[in-house]
Amino acid sequence: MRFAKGHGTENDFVILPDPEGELQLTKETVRLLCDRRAGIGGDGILRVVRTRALGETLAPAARTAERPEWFMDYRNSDGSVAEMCGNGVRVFAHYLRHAGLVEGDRFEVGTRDGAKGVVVEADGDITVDMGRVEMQGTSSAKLARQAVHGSQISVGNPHLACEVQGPVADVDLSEPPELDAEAFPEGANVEVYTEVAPGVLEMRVYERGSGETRSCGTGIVAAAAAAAPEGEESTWRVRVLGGECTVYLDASGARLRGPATIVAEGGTSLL
Ligand SMILES: N[C@@H](CCC[C@H](N)C(=O)O)C(=O)O
Repeated sequence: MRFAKGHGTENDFVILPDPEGELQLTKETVRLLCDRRAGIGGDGILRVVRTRALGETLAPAARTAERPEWFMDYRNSDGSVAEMCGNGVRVFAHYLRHAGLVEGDRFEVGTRDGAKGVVVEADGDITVDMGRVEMQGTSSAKLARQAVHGSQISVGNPHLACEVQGPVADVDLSEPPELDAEAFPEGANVEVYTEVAPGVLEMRVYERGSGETRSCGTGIVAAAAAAAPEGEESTWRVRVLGGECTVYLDASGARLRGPATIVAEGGTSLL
């Protein structure tokens, strides 16, 4: 089975080209592929499948009238399914062009959270129209050594974005956050951020289904939305362990701009 490996600000993915939807991807297989010692290694999997090959197995939200040709079937490294992955869409879009599966620098990618428009910028960065960001009030969580409070936000997938005092490097993210199960029945990704200059955030993230990662695109959008004054257009640079992305917020939602890289291609006997 052929695969590629890519990352967006070091949020890394195993990419599996499966145009006709023939692959039976079990939780165990996903875990093995993402294992950094016994497998290829990654924070998640991006299965590249033709939308028409998925038929009615798609979540209703992904069954848009105008279906994009390609669907990003995203899985976390623990084998769970997530609605959206912001860095994943950029890497997926880059892969489609790299593999000659799309032409042009504007197209759409299907996700469980619906179709996402992408633009390939002149410098190779990719901008994703992330759509609506839903502010859902506030909630709290317990990290290994501290209680945090923040904004409950949906970017297609669930987030708790918490502003912290002091450097984010000091926050202990070694254990899964304890969340309010009523607020987050499906779990959540937890971001800690601090504004280090006007319009500039530093952020770390503990991802649902993957643990601490070096970047999370939907988390970057959630942190920017939490930091932004409500109802105003704003632009945010968000620094994460693996690099930096830019978020543009306006009344229609959020756009996320950042890099995407393919680092390897090969064959695996794990499938
Ligand atoms: N890394 C992703 C988010 C992946 C899904 C997330 N772990 C979840 O379960 O919701 C991103 O770049 O957005």
